[in-house]
Amino acid sequence: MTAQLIDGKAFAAGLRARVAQRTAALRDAHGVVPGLAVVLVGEDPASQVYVGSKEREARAAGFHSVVHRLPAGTSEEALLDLVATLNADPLIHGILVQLPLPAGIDENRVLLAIDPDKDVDGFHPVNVGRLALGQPAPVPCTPRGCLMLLKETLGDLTGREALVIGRSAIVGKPMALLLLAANATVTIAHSRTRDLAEVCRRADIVVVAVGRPGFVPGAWLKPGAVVIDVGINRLPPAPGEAKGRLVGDVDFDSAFQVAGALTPVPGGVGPMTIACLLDNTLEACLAAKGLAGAF
Ligand SMILES: NC(=O)C1=CN([C@@H]2O[C@H](COP(=O)(O)OP(=O)(O)OC[C@H]3O[C@@H](n4cnc5c(N)ncnc54)[C@H](OP(=O)(O)O)[C@@H]3O)[C@@H](O)[C@H]2O)C=CC1
Ligand SMILES: Nc1nc(=O)c2c([nH]1)NC[C@@H]1CN(c3ccc(C(=O)N[C@@H](CCC(=O)O)C(=O)O)cc3)C=[N+]21
Repeated sequence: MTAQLIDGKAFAAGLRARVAQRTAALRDAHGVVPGLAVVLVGEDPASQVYVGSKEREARAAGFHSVVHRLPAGTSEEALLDLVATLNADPLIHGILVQLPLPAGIDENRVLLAIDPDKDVDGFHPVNVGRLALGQPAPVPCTPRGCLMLLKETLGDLTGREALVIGRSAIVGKPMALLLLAANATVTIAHSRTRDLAEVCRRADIVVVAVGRPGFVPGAWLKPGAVVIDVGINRLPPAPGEAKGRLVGDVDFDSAFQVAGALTPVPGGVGPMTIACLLDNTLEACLAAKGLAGAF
């Protein structure tokens, strides 16, 4: 038996279609259009790709979408000024500052400057705190997308042994909090974890966010485990290729033989991240207009 493929691309398309429908209903009833501003500092080629697809999909959902591309040498003050302008802009309901920022810009200071009500990434410390306390908050897009795929695949997660590999503020930590809130029994592994293969063997659910191509082999997995591969790694181009292939943090071929279900890369978590960003932006817009729950 090989693994079921978890089709994040199809699930994300459905989520985007629902956002587009709700957006059209909101516009028709109230003349309100959700506005998303994405800020990209520097020319990181991978970030350019994500920003391009965010803008395209926001427009396709019927949003007002603006991208601010700033040169790599932009000062922290100039970036903070732009954030302040976006905070004050009544047509903008969601602000996303693409990470990582160039060296020399204090990421924490920038995240702290974003109005928590417009923080559609869920990275502002106030929203991180709300998530940790179990209070309503915008949930970081990537872990939120992973949780949706897990619930779609497994239904109720109560009592399941879940392992999150990686403890970053944008993926690993919020992922663990969401799994905990869903009543899973959660382990967080990182670069200092001893005998990761042994820890992995116990898990019914494995979410991998490490940033190393093919890091988790099938041999580490419990047979039947549900595996969510967050990694986005570009391999060096093979001879004759213009650019290298995208691969995840899971060794797909060996994991496919052992796992019960598995997300592919591309076409797994990545599209869910963008769909959740649109949903978070629509929710932020509804909340700003006092219409939460109405659409
Ligand atoms: N699909 C999507 O939408 C998204 C994909 N990504 C991708 O997900 C991956 C992870 O991203 P991100 O969380 O930002 O990465 P970070 O580099 O911030 O974090 C990586 C984590 O992996 C851990 N780690 C590194 N080496 C090992 C090891 N040998 N054994 C166990 N743990 C290890 C680190 O541990 P320690 O803390 O001890 O250093 C750290 O906690 C990347 O490939 C990124 O491109 C990211 C965001 C969105
Ligand atoms: N403030 C901030 N918020 C983020 O959410 C954020 C960020 N910074 N910095 C970078 C990471 C990475 N990220 C991805 C989004 C979509 C895909 C995606 O759509 N991937 C496609 C393939 C895309 C391709 O072909 O290159 C897929 O996996 O199928 C991937 C990665 C969001 N991030």
